[in-house]
Amino acid sequence: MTGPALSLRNLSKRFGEKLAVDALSLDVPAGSFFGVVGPNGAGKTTSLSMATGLLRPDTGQAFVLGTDLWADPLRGKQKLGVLPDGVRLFDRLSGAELVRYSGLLRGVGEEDVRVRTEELLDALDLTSAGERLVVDYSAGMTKKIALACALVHAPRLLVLDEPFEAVDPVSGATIRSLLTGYVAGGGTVVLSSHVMDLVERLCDHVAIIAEGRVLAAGELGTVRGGGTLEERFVELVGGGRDLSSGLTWLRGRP
Ligand SMILES: Nc1ncnc2c1ncn2[C@@H]1O[C@H](COP(=O)(O)OP(=O)(O)OP(=O)(O)O)[C@@H](O)[C@H]1O
Repeated sequence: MTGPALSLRNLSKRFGEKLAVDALSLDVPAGSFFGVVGPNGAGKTTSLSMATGLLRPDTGQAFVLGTDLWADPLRGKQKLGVLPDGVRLFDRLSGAELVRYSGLLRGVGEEDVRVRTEELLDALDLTSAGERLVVDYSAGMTKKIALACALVHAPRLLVLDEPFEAVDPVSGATIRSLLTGYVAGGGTVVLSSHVMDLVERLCDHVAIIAEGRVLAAGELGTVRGGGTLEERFVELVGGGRDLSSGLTWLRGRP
């Protein structure tokens, strides 16, 4: 595989008056750890949803390891592991059942699914919760079981929408090490996050997105320039607002 692992071409999506994604193009090199950052409402989730077959674009194409995803969704999705935003799972299954069915649905054989499910639950510290229904999981546990479902068929491309949100620090470290090992083995990870520090530590490539467009993308060092990612982000997207003279009612009576 020499081309990009994920290639987005002129993706657009409109919700009523709101142009959420505006002719967005992006190439994610194979074998990279790629971070997508941007302010709230920038269009990250909408773009990643269109890139993974969850939301049909108004225009444009998404190529997953060379397959035009919307032209051949079955083939494209087989190569992909996805952790969607606000995960909706079949939560009346137990955690172990959910991972097992995800594997079987993606064509993994019975015995491999059994072993992988056991190993994933163990790695993500969910073994003792494996027989409990997912509906009873905490937010962080739900995120972890969804990640296990995204991994069980050993895809070569992982697209993860805010994988560290709601996850405790120990589990966060486990997920980081799992993903780093996955990339070291030749896999490609695309993740969105609001935590600049985390993106800087983990990712070797980054895209800064705002108002549905890519403002900067490429190798982390190049996008950052001489400063930190946060400085570059603020420079491109605009700084926070000065509220020193507003919201006076919040500060109590003189
Ligand atoms: N289903 C929808 N219906 C209407 N508007 C939507 C829908 N989904 C997203 N939007 C709008 O599209 C824009 C982009 O939203 P999106 O969720 O992609 O942003 P985001 O970058 O992921 O934001 P955040 O960082 O807050 O998660 C926002 O203005 C949002 O209100």
